[in-house]
Amino acid sequence: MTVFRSVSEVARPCAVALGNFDGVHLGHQAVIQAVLGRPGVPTVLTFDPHPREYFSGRTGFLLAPERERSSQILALGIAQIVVLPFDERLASTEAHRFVEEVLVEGLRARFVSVGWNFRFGKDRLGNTEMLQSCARAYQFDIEILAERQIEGQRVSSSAIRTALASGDVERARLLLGRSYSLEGEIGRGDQRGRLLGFPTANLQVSERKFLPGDGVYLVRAHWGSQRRWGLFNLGVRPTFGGERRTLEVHVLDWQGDLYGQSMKITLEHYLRAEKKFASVGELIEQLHRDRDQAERLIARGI
Ligand SMILES: Cc1cc2nc3c(=O)[nH]c(=O)nc-3n(C[C@H](O)[C@H](O)[C@H](O)COP(=O)(O)O)c2cc1C
Ligand SMILES: Nc1ncnc2c1ncn2[C@@H]1O[C@H](COP(=O)(O)OP(=O)(O)O)[C@@H](O)[C@H]1O
Repeated sequence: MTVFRSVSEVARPCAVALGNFDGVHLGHQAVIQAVLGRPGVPTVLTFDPHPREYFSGRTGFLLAPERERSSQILALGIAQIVVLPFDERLASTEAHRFVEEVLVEGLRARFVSVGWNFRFGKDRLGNTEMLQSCARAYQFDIEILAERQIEGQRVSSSAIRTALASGDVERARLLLGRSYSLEGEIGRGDQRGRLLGFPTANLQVSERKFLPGDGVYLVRAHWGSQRRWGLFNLGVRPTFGGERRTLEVHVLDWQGDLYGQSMKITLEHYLRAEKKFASVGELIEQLHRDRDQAERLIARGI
């Protein structure tokens, strides 16, 4: 077991990266990797739900819901993750008590890394200066990672959301350090795709997950031991008067049954906006053009 819900069973002492780390983008990766090679078990201390979900009651903005975030963190070489339930008790814990009870007594932190703008504790009164004075008092080392910029823009979860909302998957990839991905089980749709000559697997993603802008994307689809190219349509299917947003993947050059499988797709290129066609025939013609364009992009390495 490497993901814990409390500090009671963790391996100690710890070298701790502390933060929300939504998306585990390049800035987060620097904070997390700062613990590697430090004294103590490499550990990430984080929260779920995201404090913003807790306080706003809103959902649907996470770049990586909990399971996805944990696997991205473990892939960086971290030994254990402590995911504290963010609830009323935690929200009302004073910053200095959080340091004492969680970092010092709970994790026996020998080293702590945080990002330059990290805030924590009741009313978000805990900040990096306060952590620095705690480090002196409790004798742990601390590293505060400076703001990361790429091409003059701050690397941040909100900058990534803005890029994805406009279909700019290249910019999102630059800030994330990997392609944006969506994952879920394949469910049943309206059984219409196969009649169009383009069967589509309907991906059911967490309602907490941030969705990029509607449109058609070139993706890599991963399921079981398969890795294939696909066309991904995200939208309401205006040609059929749809209102509910669906996520559909047509796997290129492949046939088989996907119902019930877990699939992950990574967004590689935005092809076009979703359109309302005057007839099903025109939609089918466009689907053929989409496939041709995808094949050209794949052939030239995108
Ligand atoms: C690559 C691709 C592009 C698509 N583009 C559009 C579009 O522009 N407008 C639209 O109304 N539907 C679009 N669709 C959605 C089709 O209408 C949808 O796949 C079809 O209704 C089948 O739905 P089903 O899987 O629920 O049977 C697209 C589907 C794919 C795979
Ligand atoms: N190349 C393919 N890409 C995606 N799904 C495919 C493909 N070939 C066969 N399938 C199967 O067909 C199903 C989709 O057919 P479709 O008529 O669009 O039905 P539904 O509306 O239930 O998604 C997929 O869930 C999968 O099991």
